[in-house]
Amino acid sequence: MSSSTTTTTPTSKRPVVLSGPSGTGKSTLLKLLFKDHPNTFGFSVSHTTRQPREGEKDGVSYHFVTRPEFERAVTNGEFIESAEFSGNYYGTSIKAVKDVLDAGKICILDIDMQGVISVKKTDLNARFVFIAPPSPDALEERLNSRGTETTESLEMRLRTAKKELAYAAIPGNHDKIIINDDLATAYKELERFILGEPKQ
Ligand SMILES: Nc1ncnc2c1ncn2[C@@H]1O[C@H](COP(=O)(O)OP(=O)(O)OP(=O)(O)O)[C@@H](O)[C@H]1O
Repeated sequence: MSSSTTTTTPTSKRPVVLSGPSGTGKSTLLKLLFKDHPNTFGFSVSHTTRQPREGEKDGVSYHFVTRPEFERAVTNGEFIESAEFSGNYYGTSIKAVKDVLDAGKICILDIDMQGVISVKKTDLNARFVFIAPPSPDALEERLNSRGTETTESLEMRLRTAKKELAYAAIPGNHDKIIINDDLATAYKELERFILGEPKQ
C-alpha cells in the first residue's frame, strides 16, 4: 500500500471533508493516508472548555477557552460544529481549519452529515468525500466485528447510516463517493482524489 518509490504533489490544498456511516472505514483509510504521506496533512486544533490535562498545551492539544468565550464564538458563527460531552463544550472552528492551510498542509475533517452541511455554509471551499459501505449488511458486519458496539448503539448507528446514505445519494452533495469494499482499492481511490496522480 505504501508508495515509497513515488512522490505526490497535491493538486489542491483545499480542505477535505471525509464523511460516511460509522464503521465504513474512515479511520482505517486515514491511518493509511497519514502513514504514507506523513508531512502532507494537518489536523485542526479543536476548542474545549474542559481543563487542560497534565502536559497539554494551549493551541496545540486544544484551544482551551472558558464557557462564556465558547458560547460567544458559537453565537458569532465561528464554529463548524460544536457539542457538549460530560459537561464540557468541544468544537471545531473555521479558523482552526484555515490555520492548517496557512501552515501549508491539507486539513482533513472526519465529520458527520451535520458537519458536512455546516462546512458547506462556510467559505472553506472544501472538497467532500463520502465513504460508503459495500452494502448495509457489510456495514453491520464491520461494526459487529470491531467489537465496540452494544445492541442499542449498533441499532442507532445503522439508523443514522440510512440517513447518511440517503443524503449521499443526492447528486452534488459530495464531490467523490468511494465504496470501501476492497480496502487497498478504496485507499488508492482516496489517495488519488486527494493528492492527484503519483509522479514516478
Ligand atoms: N475494506 C474493508 N474491508 C473489511 N473491513 C474493513 C474495511 N475497511 C475497514 N474495515 C474494518 O471495519 C471496521 C470499521 O472501520 P473504522 O473504525 O475505520 O470505521 P469508521 O468509519 O472510522 O467508524 P467511526 O465513524 O465509528 O469511527 C474496523 O474494524 C476496520 O478494520
